[in-house]
Amino acid sequence: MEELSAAEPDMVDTGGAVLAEDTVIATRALTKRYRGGQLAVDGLDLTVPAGSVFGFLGPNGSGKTTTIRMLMGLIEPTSGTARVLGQPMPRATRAVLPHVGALIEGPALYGFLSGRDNLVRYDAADPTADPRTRRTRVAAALDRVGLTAAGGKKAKAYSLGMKQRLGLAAALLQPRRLLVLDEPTNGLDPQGMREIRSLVRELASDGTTVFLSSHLLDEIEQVCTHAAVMAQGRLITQGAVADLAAGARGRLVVTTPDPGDAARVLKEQGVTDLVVTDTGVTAEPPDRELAELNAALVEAGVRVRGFGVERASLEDAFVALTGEGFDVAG
Ligand SMILES: Nc1ncnc2c1ncn2[C@@H]1O[C@H](COP(=O)(O)OP(=O)(O)OP(=O)(O)O)[C@@H](O)[C@H]1O
Repeated sequence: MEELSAAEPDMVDTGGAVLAEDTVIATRALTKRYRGGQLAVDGLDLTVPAGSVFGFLGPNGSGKTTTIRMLMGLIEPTSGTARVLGQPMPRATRAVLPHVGALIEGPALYGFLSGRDNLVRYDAADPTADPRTRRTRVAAALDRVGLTAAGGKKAKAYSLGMKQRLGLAAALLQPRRLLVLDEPTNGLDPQGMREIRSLVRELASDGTTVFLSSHLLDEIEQVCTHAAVMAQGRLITQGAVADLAAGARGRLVVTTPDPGDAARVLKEQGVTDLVVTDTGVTAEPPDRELAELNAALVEAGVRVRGFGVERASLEDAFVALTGEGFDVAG
């Protein structure tokens, strides 16, 4: 970390902006335009608090991987700045990366080597790793990701989930202040997803900041304390997951065996954004007494089995902010 100035004991100077010491990633107007002209990341201001499990959420192509590559010093931004662990990237890449465990685009593994020997190779490639304690480190990393029993198996015999866990073990050979995981559950079956998610929670519980990208809203809601939402290279919103969801209004949900009639009555009552489902109707909650609406439905002969406003989800927040559905295809 940089020297702290005496005047601002909790702050480091970020060149214009003042950055709290407990911010692990901070970008200012970070922008990447690829050579072909594609504007992949557009003026991104990202703030990742220390100790958070930070979800970087966006549909495919929204600029997540490009941002991560800039944060890791793998590519140069076109303009703007990125600081990781208080240091400018890519300038301080060599000083910063030893404190960062990264799993980007799947781990590179030797299929013919055992999981354990793959980790030995990773560890041996780290000039700061003491060879005398290598076996202990590798065993601890395998243990951490639940691969001790499978450690002697060839990596090519591993399931995709096991390969991801082995990649995480490689990222955990050294103590890290930050873990960066690009779509860590991509391609995994539900069981594999559950394993990786619970592992992420566990890793975060000892205070490591985890920055993970995902195109899955429910994943972010299940795992993350904070999130940033990207669309088409731009930041839509960021903050604590609970606050983001609270910022969006929930949905009016009417459960009824007469959804068509219910929709008609609600429309007559001025309710908007009606969606007819198998079990009833959902809509934008109107700014008026809900009991009156319920009464209007009952008076019209609609058999109302349930009536209320459901808590907003992160998905509602996304839809409210972008005016678009969240496309999870791909
Ligand atoms: N090397 C490259 N050269 C030119 N354009 C690129 C390059 N890499 C990505 N892009 C484009 O930049 C945009 C953002 O891509 P990026 O991979 O950062 O998005 P993403 O949110 O990570 O999506 P995905 O989950 O599909 O990787 C896309 O339109 C993509 O086609």
